Amino acid sequence: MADPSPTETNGTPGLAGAAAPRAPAAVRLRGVSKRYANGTLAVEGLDLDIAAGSFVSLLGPSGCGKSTLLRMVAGLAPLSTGRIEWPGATPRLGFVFQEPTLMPWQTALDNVALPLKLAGMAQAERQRRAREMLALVGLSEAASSYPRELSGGMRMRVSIARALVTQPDLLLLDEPFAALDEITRFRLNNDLLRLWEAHRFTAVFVTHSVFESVYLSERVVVMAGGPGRLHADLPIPAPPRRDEAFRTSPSYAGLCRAVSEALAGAMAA
Ligand SMILES: Nc1ncnc2c1ncn2[C@@H]1O[C@H](COP(=O)(O)OP(=O)(O)OP(=O)(O)O)[C@@H](O)[C@H]1O
Repeated sequence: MADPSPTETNGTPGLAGAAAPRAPAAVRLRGVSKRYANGTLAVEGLDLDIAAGSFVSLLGPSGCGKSTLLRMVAGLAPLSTGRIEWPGATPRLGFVFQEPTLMPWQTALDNVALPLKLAGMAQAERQRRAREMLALVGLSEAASSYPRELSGGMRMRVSIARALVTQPDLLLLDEPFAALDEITRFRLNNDLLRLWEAHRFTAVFVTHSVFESVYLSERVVVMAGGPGRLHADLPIPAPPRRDEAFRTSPSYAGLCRAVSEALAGAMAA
């Protein structure tokens, strides 16, 4: 059985760095805390390095601050204390929400092209790029369909294409597949992995699912709540190509067991 050699941090500042990745960090969080206006302390004193080009999952019980953390990295929520550093050039960010949040009155093509339109790109070029992205997510045929004409999985594909059309260096995904059936979810997991292999953006993926986190990631960061903090940092040694053979392998089962145990620890913490 593969041994992921988890680094239990138990929320102790400093120990989180023990599993720090060797590649240069795309983003570095230092002493990050978030207290909402109503007094809720959602995240406290969090240190985390995310290696450039890596695929990292944030896993933890409901309410432990995963979305808050992701929104702070995206600049959508201000920090209360601490800092977020970008050691390289400031990256282009892409964000995929749990809901596809498409414009209902626009076609799939126009939804994907929207960020380019907002950036002031000429129509012919933005449509060309949007078509290319739709092809990458397997939706060429649906370019002129409206969101209401698409299935939940197709809508999520459009949403991913829209996030990738600006060629982000850092893709933040907040439980993007939580509302989908398992077959669609597995398919989109594979689509996302193929896109990541092709483009090597840094991916930070928030999920509740141990199985999904192990399937997708090179590293699973387990958070505990009350207030949100790091609990464990687990490398996921897996074959370079993750596919159905990996999903049904004993090593996958072993890794899932180790991550489940860390999650149970986080819930008890
Ligand atoms: N805008 C807000 N105002 C006040 N409190 C908030 C706000 N957003 C989140 N919280 C609180 O902050 C804590 C962390 O919430 P957050 O959504 O980040 O957790 P989460 O781990 O992503 O949860 P889930 O997995 O259920 O989506 C929770 O206690 C939540 O109630």
